[in-house]
Amino acid sequence: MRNSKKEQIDNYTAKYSKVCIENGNIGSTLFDEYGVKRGLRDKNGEGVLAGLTNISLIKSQEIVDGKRLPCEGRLLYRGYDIIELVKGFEHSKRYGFEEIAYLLLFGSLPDKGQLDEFKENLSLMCTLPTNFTRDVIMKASSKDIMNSLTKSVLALASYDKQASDLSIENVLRQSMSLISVFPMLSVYGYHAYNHYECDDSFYIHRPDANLSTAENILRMLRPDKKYSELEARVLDIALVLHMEHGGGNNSTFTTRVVTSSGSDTYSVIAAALSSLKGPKHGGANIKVVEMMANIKKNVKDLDDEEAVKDYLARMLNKEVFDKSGLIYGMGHAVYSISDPRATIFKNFVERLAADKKRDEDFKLYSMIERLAPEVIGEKRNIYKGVSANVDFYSGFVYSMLDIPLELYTPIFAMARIVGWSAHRLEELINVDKIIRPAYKTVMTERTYVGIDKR
Ligand SMILES: CC(=O)SCCNC(=O)CCNC(=O)[C@H](O)C(C)(C)COP(=O)(O)OP(=O)(O)OC[C@H]1O[C@@H](n2cnc3c(N)ncnc32)[C@H](O)[C@@H]1OP(=O)(O)O
Ligand SMILES: O=C([O-])CC(=O)C(=O)O
Repeated sequence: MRNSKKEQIDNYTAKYSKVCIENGNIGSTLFDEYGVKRGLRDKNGEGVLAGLTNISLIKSQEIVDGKRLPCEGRLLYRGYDIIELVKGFEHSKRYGFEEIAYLLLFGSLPDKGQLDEFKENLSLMCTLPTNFTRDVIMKASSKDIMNSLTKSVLALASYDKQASDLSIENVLRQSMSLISVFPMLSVYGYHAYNHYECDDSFYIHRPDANLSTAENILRMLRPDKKYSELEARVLDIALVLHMEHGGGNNSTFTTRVVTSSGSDTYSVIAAALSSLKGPKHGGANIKVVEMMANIKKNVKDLDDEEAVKDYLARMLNKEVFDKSGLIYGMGHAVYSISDPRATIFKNFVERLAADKKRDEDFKLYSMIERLAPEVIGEKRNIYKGVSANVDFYSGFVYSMLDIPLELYTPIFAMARIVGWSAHRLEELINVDKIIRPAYKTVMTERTYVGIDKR
């Protein structure tokens, strides 16, 4: 675009953004007056009840002596505590992603035969249409791999003759197929970006049907296809921890909402991806790592707790870093005292950091984890407590696995697609009603005025 054109458009949008804000503003007292729960949540984190689910349970409060009190967070998949599930496959040195995907999709833990059959079918589906990599993934490559992934998912619909068939059998086939190809779509999307935008070599490694999802991600990513067992196991646990989080989280609720309109699997999952990439949701894992780099660059003495605290306070005042006023990786819509996934992660992170000689970084993460809730507590209205969430340590883990920043949120998506699929199936099986909440109208009616009289 010529400079003068760009300037004209910039001036117009600068001027009219002020008009949007002025005319779009709804007095903040009205929300309380009409009892509108912002974010569809009470101040204690309890959500407005929007549905029923049998897929997972998130616990952040308990009743003690008749009083509802915040408690350590718990997460159960299909009735099993996430801590027990991780221990179960970790102790017997199995990869967990496929087993837990079976649990979430079908509602019970698989026996060995069922697991093998499930894995075999996922492998059969781990293939892209002819020339898809060339015709879709490599075209208009972008640093934003979430957008690239969304584009690929929507494009896959044109190769599926039954794209809009909503039978459970067909939706299950589409869901398993997307679970299977998400790593390929994301990693190849990254390679295309790395080649065309960063001038690096381009290579495509095919997944190996005998390997787990975590191993295949690393195999496809690395030029020499090599990875250590520790690396693959840590990534596998990260995937399991990100797979599912109830019906109300932003991307799963999006899945439910779009499913309820009768839309097809590809469109529903594209919408869920668009939600997940937001920095207040799954996109936080990229932001955490950028934020930590920013702190390291700008705080001279990282052993000086007061200086770190002061910088965090400036972040909350929108003076530094991305000026959003957020400390990323902290806080959660539901959890208060702790997010169990952050706690599990921390144990692995400490070991991995020692192994990768990143103890100094680990020290800084631990310090921020301790200081940030204090600083947020001083500057914001805290009703239920703020603590580190799942994404506080995940980006740090991926950086220690030499996974490029651009793939952090797509890795979240490779895991959460399982939860979205389970919720889409649950919505289709149980609810045949379009989701349509109400918005209280606060406008006043006006008399139309012709253009020459305005
Ligand atoms: C996988 C996931 O999606 S996990 C979440 C990942 N997101 C992040 O890490 C981004 C940073 N965190 C946040 O933005 C928020 O904590 C959210 C969006 C996750 C939850 O926000 P809320 O539901 O508003 O949480 P909560 O009700 O506990 O917040 C209480 C107050 O603390 C503020 N707060 C909460 N977390 C943060 C934070 N990390 N940084 C700054 N302020 C925060 C809220 O804005 C709110 O302030 P206000 O009422 O004065 O406006
Ligand atoms: O539940 C939420 O609001 C956010 C989410 O998806 C998660 O924590 O995994």
